[in-house]
Amino acid sequence: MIEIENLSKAFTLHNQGGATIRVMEGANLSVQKGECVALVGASGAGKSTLMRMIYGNYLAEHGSIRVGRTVVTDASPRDILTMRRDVLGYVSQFLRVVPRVPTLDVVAEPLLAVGTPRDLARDRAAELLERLNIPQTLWGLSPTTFSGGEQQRVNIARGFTHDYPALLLDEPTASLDATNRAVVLDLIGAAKARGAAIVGIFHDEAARDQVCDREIDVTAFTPVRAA
Ligand SMILES: Nc1ncnc2c1ncn2[C@@H]1O[C@H](COP(=O)(O)OP(=O)(O)OP(=O)(O)O)[C@@H](O)[C@H]1O
Repeated sequence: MIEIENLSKAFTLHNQGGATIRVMEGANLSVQKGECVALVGASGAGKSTLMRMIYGNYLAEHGSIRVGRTVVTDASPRDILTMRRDVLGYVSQFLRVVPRVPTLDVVAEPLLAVGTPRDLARDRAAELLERLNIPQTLWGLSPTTFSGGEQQRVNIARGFTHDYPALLLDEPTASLDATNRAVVLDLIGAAKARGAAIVGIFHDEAARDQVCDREIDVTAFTPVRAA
């Protein structure tokens, strides 16, 4: 479902004399349907960079990334948006929303985007918010003023409303209490069971062991730096 071949990446810092930082070379990764792969490796090894490249946020220097039928490394911006709507969900660590949109609509939005009738989308959103213990009194409010943990749970609910065939998860259990952490691990397990291909960063080792089938150490793709 997700195929990465011989991927490399360098950042050019235009505002710092055009310095170039090589962060990845010869990265390969294949994630099948129903499989969860954890990206591991030291801080700065390139885990987030790889996730952002899969999502089409960062351009590749060489190599290819395919998600379903989309060749991300060759896709037009329009094709990337279609992929993000239909195929690839991304639960980032931080919630970014349009101000003043009520939480229930924030969570229902990915389903509305794929043509789900409003009532059904809102029912599914409500079900997830309830499972993630967001009090019903908050559903009509914008999540911008919510606590860090509440915002993270809204983000997770939003990432799991539509049954994306593939998912990127960036620290999905980071600031959660034990009860909500267990709910999130159940959601991940259920997504795998319905065939989602998942790539995640989990500093929570126990969570990683519970839901991930294997680990990929991205340090193996870090270019050897000249001394
Ligand atoms: N937008 C950017 N511009 C320049 N350099 C960047 C950019 N994003 C990441 N880097 C560099 O790429 C390298 C990899 O960073 P990345 O955030 O992918 O690491 P990570 O493995 O996710 O680290 P952590 O576990 O600390 O989050 C770092 O050296 C970082 O400085």
